[in-house]
Amino acid sequence: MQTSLALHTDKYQINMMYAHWANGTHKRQAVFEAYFRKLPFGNGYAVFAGLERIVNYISALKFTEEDIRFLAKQEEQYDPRFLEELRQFKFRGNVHSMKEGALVFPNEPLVRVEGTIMEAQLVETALLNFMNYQTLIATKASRIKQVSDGDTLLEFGTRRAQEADAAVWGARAAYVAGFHATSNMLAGERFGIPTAGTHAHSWVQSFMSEQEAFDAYAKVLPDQVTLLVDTFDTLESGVPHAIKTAKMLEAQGKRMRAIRLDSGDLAYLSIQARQMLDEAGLDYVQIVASNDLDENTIFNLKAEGARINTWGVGTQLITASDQPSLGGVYKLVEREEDGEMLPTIKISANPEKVSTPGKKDVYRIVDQKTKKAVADYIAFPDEDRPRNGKKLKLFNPVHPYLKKYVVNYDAIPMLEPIFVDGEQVYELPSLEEIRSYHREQLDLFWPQYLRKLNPEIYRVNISQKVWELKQKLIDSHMAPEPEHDE
Ligand SMILES: Nc1ncnc2c1ncn2[C@@H]1O[C@H](COP(=O)(O)OP(=O)(O)OP(=O)(O)O)[C@@H](O)[C@H]1O
Ligand SMILES: O=P(O)(O)OC[C@H]1O[C@H](OP(=O)(O)OP(=O)(O)O)[C@H](O)[C@@H]1O
Ligand SMILES: O=C(O)c1cccnc1
Repeated sequence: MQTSLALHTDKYQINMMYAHWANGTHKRQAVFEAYFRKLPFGNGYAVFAGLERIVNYISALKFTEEDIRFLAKQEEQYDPRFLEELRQFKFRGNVHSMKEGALVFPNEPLVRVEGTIMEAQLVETALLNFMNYQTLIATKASRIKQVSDGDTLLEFGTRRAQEADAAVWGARAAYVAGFHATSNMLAGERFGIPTAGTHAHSWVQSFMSEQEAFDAYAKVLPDQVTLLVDTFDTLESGVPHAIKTAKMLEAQGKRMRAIRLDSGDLAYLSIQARQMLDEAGLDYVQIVASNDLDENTIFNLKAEGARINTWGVGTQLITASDQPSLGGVYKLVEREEDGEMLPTIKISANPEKVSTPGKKDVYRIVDQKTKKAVADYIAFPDEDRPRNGKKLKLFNPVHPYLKKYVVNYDAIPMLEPIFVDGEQVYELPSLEEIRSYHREQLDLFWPQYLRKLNPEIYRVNISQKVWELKQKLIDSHMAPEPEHDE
C-alpha cells in the first residue's frame, strides 16, 4: 500500500482550503477539468497516462499525524479546528478520466473532478504532476515507436531521469506506448514490465583483454549474451572478438543474442558489423544500438540503411529533452451557489487561454464505414447524447462557419467513471490491457494524424450549447460598450 501523499501539493491549495473553511464555503460543490492546450513535440496526438498513479494517490489520500504537526508549525497558524477537519479528511467526490493509453488532444477534459471545493482543490497539484509527466513520456515514447517499424525498443533512461519516481513511472509510460522492455529492475518488479540488459564498458575494462571479458560473460550467462563492442575499436577489435565468443558458444550448442554498438557512426558500423557477422555464419546474431537516440536519429539511421534490430533509448526519452514538460492545467468549470451549480469561466487576453465553462463529457466520433475517428465532440452531460443516425454538427469553435455534418457514426464516451462518492468504481486494467487499448486507439486514426512531422490537426469540437454558453459568459465579463463615441 502506497503511503499518503497528502502534502504533495502546493501551499496555496492548503491556504485556499483554509480560507474556504474559515469562510464557511469549503463544503460547496465544484467541478474541475484537467486538460492541456498544446501538444508536445509538434506531435499530432498525446498518449494519456498517469491514471493508475492518480487512483492510488486519491485512494490513499489522508493527512497523517506527522502531516498535521507539520501544518501546525506553519506561519499561517491554521486554526486547530481546521487541522481537525484535515485529520478527518477523505476524498468523497467523483472522478471521471480518460483511460491510460487513449489518444488525447488539446482542450478536451482528460480528468474531471467533482467534489467539495476543498477536496477538489487539494488534489490539483498531484493530479497534474502525475498526468503531465506520464502523458509527456508516453507521447515521446509513442513517437519513437512510430518510427521503429516493429523493431525492439528498450527503455534505458534511469541514470538520466529526474530522480527515482520519474525513472520508474517513465519506464511504465514508455511500455504503455509500445516499448518492449526496460532496464529498470524496480519498474519490472512493480509493474511486471519485461526487463532487459546488456553489459557496460566497465565489464570489458575490468579484464586484461576484451576477448577474456566477452568469454567470461558468455560462460556465466550463455543464454543472455549481448556484447558491447565499442570499448576499444568496434570493427577492428570488438566485432572480431564477439565473433570468436559466438563461435565458442556455438560449440556448446548455444547462440549468442546480439552485439551492442554505443558510439560512432551507427549506420556505417551496423552495416559493416552485419556483414562481418553474416560472413562468419552468424546471421542470427542481432545488432543493438544505443547512444543518445531519439525518434529523429532512429528515423535517419533507418533512412541510411542501418542494420539495427534493437534500439536502447535513454536520456532523450526519459527527460523528454526536446520538450521537458506538458502544460496540463486544472480549471474550475462549475461551482455551487445557493444549492445550484453555475458554470464559471476564466477569461484571458490570450483567446487560447479562455476556459470552456460547464461540466463536460467527451465523445470520440467514429465513422461507421471507415471505422476511423472523425472528431472529438465535447457536450454537457444533460444534452442529448450524440448517437448513430442523429445528425451531428461539427463546427470550428473559433470559426463557426467552418462546419460539417456527420450522420453514420459511433459516439464513444471517453471519460470513464473512476470514483463515485469517494468509492473507486474503476478496476485498474493490467498493463497488457492498457497496451492493447493503446494499439486499438492508434488503429482508430488515419496515418496523417499520427505522422511525426507536420501531422494533420485532429478536430476537437464543442456542441452548439457549449459554444453558446461560452460566448454568453465571455460577453457577461466584457466591459459594456460606451453608448456614444468619445
Ligand atoms: N549515421 C548516423 N546518422 C545520424 N545520427 C547518428 C549516426 N550515427 C550516430 N548518430 C548519433 O549521433 C550522435 C553522436 O554523438 P557523439 O558524437 O556524442 O557520440 P560518439 O562520439 O559517437 O560516442 P560517445 O558517446 O562515446 O562520445 C548520437 O546521438 C548518435 O545516436
Ligand atoms: O544514451 P542514452 O540514450 O541515455 O542510453 C543509455 C546510455 O547509457 C549508457 O552509457 P552512459 O551514457 O552512461 O555512458 P557513455 O555516454 O560513456 O556511453 C549506455 O551505454 C548508453 O549509451
Ligand atoms: O543494458 C544496457 O545495455 C544499458 C542499460 C542502461 C543504460 N545503458 C545501457
